[in-house]
Amino acid sequence: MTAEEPADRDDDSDPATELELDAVYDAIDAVGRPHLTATEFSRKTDLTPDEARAELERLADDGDIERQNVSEVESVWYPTDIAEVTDRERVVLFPDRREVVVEHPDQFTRAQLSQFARLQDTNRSGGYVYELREEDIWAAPHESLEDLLATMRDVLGERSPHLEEWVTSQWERARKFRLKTHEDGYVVLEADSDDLMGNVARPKLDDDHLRAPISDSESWVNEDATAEIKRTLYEAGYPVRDDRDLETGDAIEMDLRLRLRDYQQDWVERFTEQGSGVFVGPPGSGKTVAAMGAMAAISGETLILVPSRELATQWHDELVRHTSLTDDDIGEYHGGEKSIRPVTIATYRTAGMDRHRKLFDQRKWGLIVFDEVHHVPSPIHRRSADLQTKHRLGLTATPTRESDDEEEIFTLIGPPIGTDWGKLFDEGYVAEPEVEIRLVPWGNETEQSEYSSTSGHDRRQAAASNTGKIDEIRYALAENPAAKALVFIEYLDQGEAISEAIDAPFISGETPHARREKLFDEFRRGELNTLVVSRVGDEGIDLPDAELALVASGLGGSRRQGAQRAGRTMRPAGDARMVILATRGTTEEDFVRRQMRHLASKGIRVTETEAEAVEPPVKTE
Ligand SMILES: Nc1ncnc2c1ncn2[C@@H]1O[C@H](COP(=O)(O)OP(=O)(O)OP(=O)(O)O)[C@@H](O)[C@H]1O
Repeated sequence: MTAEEPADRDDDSDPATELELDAVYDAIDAVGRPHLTATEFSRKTDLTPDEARAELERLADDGDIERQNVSEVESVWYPTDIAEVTDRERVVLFPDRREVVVEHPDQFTRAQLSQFARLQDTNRSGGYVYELREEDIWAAPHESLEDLLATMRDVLGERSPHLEEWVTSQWERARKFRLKTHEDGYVVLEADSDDLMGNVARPKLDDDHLRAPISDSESWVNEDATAEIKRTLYEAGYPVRDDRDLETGDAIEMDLRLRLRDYQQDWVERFTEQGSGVFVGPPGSGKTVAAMGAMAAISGETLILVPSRELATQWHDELVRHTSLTDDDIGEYHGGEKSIRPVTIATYRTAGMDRHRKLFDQRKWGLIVFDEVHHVPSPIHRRSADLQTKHRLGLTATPTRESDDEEEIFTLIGPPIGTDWGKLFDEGYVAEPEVEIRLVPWGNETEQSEYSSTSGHDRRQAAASNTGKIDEIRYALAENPAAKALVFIEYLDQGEAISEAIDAPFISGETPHARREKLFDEFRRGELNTLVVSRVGDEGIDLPDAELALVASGLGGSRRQGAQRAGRTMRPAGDARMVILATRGTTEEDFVRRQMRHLASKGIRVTETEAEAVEPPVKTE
């Protein structure tokens, strides 16, 4: 050993030279400030102060950290990318509990996680707790197990053989049974093994479902019972693949006038391969256009089911705009108009009525599109059982439901296709909304004491209708003077009060249809900048360019309504923002927070602030 070599230690390195930038980050976390001194660094590590200083200097030479001389005595050091210190992402996996806890996840990580795990909770330090359930693996939108495992390893940053084994078994479980068409035309249920057919399928299904065995692992099934067979086996933990030859209906000529984006093309290919499925993507990500691509690929007569009449008209216009179909090819079937053409758009409500059965029987539909698939009401679910022989395509931005209808969607329509939200955001197809929860004080003491003295619905209404929100709305509008803004409300009195206070028209369920359309048109054209909209006015209406959504009350009873409202501001138009007002210290505050957790699980950034409107700002020109 020569004099220049480091002192002898029991390993072959000097810890000071082995220390990586990570140690600095850890020390900084421990110190609790985004910078540290060499003395602090040495205290948090086992380095001497001199070694600590030398290490910091070396890292500074490499450009990883920077020095600032704040006093004569000691410099402070901070990482070049200071943001990483405050928001450093950490992913911790608990394989036995099948849980992942992520501190400060970035949007991409959240989007990746949402493909195979479900957000269960958030903790106070900004951490997100994800859970992996069987259904999440069954429904993962990946094409192969390898793809799914690759995404998981990418997010988790490590391999867990234990977890991967479980994921593999769940993935395989979802591929144990399939329905197929026999060459003689009848439908067959095929199991992966004799054992599964003998011990799972046959005991659970009766003569109405299974006609006769063909072999130990195959049964001839009653075609009218396929939906029920799928549901029964799903509930038993075996989702069934549906690989039957599906009807394509009478042919239609239809070309697309625009080019599908790569991811849309991929969705369409996966759909035509599977024959059924649900496009899952954030609002504005081009699901409607991709569905038109699927229609062109199937080229069969198509029935499109939508939740509202407005949406039917929008579909009609979009089909004429983006495809070679003309008005003569397209029928609308709902409360206002009843014509059945090669492509027909009907509302769920009308289609669900028994007296409108002809809608299903009059033509040979090859494809049924279920728009906003989470809206499918039960009469349609029942009828969907009859539609099992056709291609089925669902569209949704919000696959998660409060109830077990999630299973119905999976079994009656098909498995989800494509949800890499992070990629869509990154590629700029969907602008990330900033969702902000603003906590608003009471407008006056009378309201507050009214809140305290009531209970149940009245209490909820008192918090929702807090007049303190009116000032906050004025403030938010003045903050964004050029933005096209929608103010959402739940209660008519509140809507009227806000409408008067900010001098903007109010659209409610009582507004005649023609006036609604007129106001929405003016808003679209930019002749009107602000609208107050009640829950009824909100459903299914396309308001493409809203840049600011102010939710004064009424996020509705379910998470998907929260997500849909947020969706209104998520158009590719650009900087979109959603501000949710909640009365501070009330149940509304907790409620809103819980609902926004769902959005957060979808990879959307949600922040919380205190109300700004102490004094409404002076509006400048
Ligand atoms: N391939 C494409 N080329 C050009 N424009 C497109 C394409 N796909 C979608 N768009 C445009 O992007 C916007 C949103 O698309 P689309 O309405 O299909 O989204 P969506 O996901 O169905 O939205 P929502 O969930 O709100 O119904 C529309 O203005 C549409 O014309």
